[in-house]
This record gives sequence, structure tokens and C-alpha cells, in this order.
Amino acid sequence: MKPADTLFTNARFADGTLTDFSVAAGRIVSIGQSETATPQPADETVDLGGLLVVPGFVEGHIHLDTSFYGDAWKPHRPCTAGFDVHERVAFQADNMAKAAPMAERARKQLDLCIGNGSTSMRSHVMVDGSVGLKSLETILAVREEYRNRIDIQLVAFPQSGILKSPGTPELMDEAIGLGADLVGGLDPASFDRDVEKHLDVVFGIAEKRGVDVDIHLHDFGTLGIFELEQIAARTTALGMAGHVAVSHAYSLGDVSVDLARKTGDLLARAGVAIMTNAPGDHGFPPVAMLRQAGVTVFSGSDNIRDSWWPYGDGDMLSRASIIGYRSGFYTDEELVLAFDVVTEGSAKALRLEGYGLAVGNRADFVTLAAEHVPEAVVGVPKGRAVYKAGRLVARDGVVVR
Ligand SMILES: O=c1cc[nH]c(=O)[nH]1
Repeated sequence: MKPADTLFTNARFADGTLTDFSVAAGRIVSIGQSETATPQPADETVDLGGLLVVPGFVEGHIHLDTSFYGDAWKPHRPCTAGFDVHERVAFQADNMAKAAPMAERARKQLDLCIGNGSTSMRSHVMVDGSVGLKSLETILAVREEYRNRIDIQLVAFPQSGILKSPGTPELMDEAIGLGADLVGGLDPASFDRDVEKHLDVVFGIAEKRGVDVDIHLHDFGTLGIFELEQIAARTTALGMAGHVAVSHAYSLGDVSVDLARKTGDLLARAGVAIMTNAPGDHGFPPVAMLRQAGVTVFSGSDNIRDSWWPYGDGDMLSRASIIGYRSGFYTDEELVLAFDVVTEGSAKALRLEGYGLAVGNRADFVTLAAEHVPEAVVGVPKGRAVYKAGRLVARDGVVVR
């Protein structure tokens, strides 16, 4: 038998068993009980010391281009009246003009996320009439630099609208040719004020290019629900179940329980996933109810020190804790659900191949000083080791170079 590259011993899996596993060519090739198994020969042995070992976190929604993490502090500017996406986008443009170079900021954000245990990520990147393809070109180059540390999907994101920002449909199409993986959208009703035409462009590009869709939908109440219905109908009509996500979907958190449940059933049937970061100042999708309906629920940091809010730490375990806290999750089963949202749920939404701790899967994992997953979700232990394809990429929050 050809020896594995690395034998990892004394790993505590989520079911409490102490396990050895070996990795070759970046994949898990064997898993056995530490107490009973004959160790598989390997070039190197790493003793994980009984730490909890979990799959790498999946950062399912972030903005690598517009974060000011590690840059000079940009004080938050409130909107004049309530939450207004147009105003936030204008503040963002102001801040971007005063920001450190985008590549530098993106690297700092990536180091933060990897240091905390993310091994895969989906980032939205502005592609519209205001910035053209410049941001995407920068982030594509940074993605290339980080390709051995984290897998990154990029969404061509029309932050200034598709119909409101001249040239955006063509730019989004070009973006896919350039290397973006998905096509995005933004509040078809309140931003572009034409749901049909907005979705024609998004799903038109998706169909033509054979890519997935991830739409930002901040619209509240029944307006947001109406848009979710339209997105679900398009998804079904194009046979895109499992290939479409809606990010934020605040409306699911502020309509009646009955309407949220009915819409959840619709989304489950259509195969539309929902991303929530459990934001602080308003309703957000009811995670447990949606999961029970069969909806794939996933999560991301979204904004980290940007023009939308000053919070965010790039830590998907702390995000699971926030989701659990805001959802009123107390039982072990509920805490495991919160954890699942940032691991299996996000992996499913991103359609990651070979995710999870099983033979044949990618050896992307994190060690945690916790006895089990519920304790990890409430305790959010630091001092983690992060492995990508079986190789140590970060320890104690610091990326290994
Ligand atoms: O939450 C966010 C962040 C950036 N851009 C958006 O449209 N929404």
C-alpha cells in the first residue's frame, strides 16, 4: 500500500469518538478508531491531541471588495430615514474613494476568515456601471494568490442596480466570461423598480452561461415575499432547483408566521436556498422553520467593517453562535442546527464537492478546544488549527505562509 501523506491521530469527531484519519493528495483516504485501528502508514503523523475536529467552515456570503477591515476606521453613517439601500450604496462609494487599495483590504479579510477556520467562501463583487469590471479583476487576482488556502466562488454583483446602472447587463455577462462563477441581483422591486426585467437579465445570463444565481433581497414585507415567489417560479421554470440562492430575504422574518411558512414550503419545492447572517436591527428568516420545511439555509459574515455596518469578525463559528442566540436556540439539537448552517448547509448551497469528514472527501477541517459541537457554538473557542487539503494553513488565527 502506498503510504498516505499524513496520518492525523486522536481526532475527536462530533459523535465523541476518538479517531485517526489519513490524507493523501488532499483527500481523506481512511478513517479508523484510535483505540482499535492499525495505523495506516504515512509520511508524517500529526497528533491532534483529542481536540474536536469539524469540517472547514463555509463563509457563504461576504464582500471582499468593499470591506475596510484593517484599513483606517470609517465611522458608520446612519441613513436619513430607516434602512435605505440607495443611501447605503452612496455612502459606500464615498468610503471606497478614500480606502486603501482593494487587493490589500481583500487579503486582510481573507487572512481573517482563514485564520478563523473558513476553507471555502462565496464573495459578491461589484460589477456595474460604477466600477465596471475593475473590482472583479482585482479580486480574481487575489483569489489566485489564495488558491491553496481557500476555495472562493465569486458572484457578479450589481450593487448599483441592473436597469438603473447603464451597461450592467453586458458587464455581468462579461464578468462570467472573465471568471466570476455566479450571477447576482439586487432588490428587483425597490432598487430597479421592475421585477420582471431585472429577473430577465439575471436568469437570462444564468441560462446562457450555465451558472448559479445568488440575489441580494433586502425588500421587507409582502413586497419581498412577492419577489421570492417570482424567483421561485423562475427557478422552477428553468429547472434550476439547487442552483439558486437568495441572500438576506428579510421579508421572511417580518411577515406573519403563516405566510413565512407558506413561502418556506414554496422555496423548498423550488429548491431556492436562503442565506442569513442574523442581522441585528430587524427581522431575519426563521432558520428552524425553513429548515423544517426543507429549505437549504446558509450563512456568511456579509459585511465586515464596511459602509453597511461596523461589525463582523470573519468567524463562522461566532456567526453560528449569533444565529443561535438570535433564533432562541438553546437545546443541543438547536445548537447543532446553528452549526450546520455554517458548515453542511452552506456547503450544500454552494454545491461544494467532497465536503465533510468522510473517506473520499476533501481534507478541509478545523480543530476546536471543545468537547462537542453544542459547546463549540456557545463557547466559540479560539486557538484553532485550520487545514486545507490536509495542509496546515492557519494556527491561532494566523495564516501560515
Ligand atoms: O448587505 C449588503 C452589503 C453590501 N451590499 C448590499 O447590497 N447589501
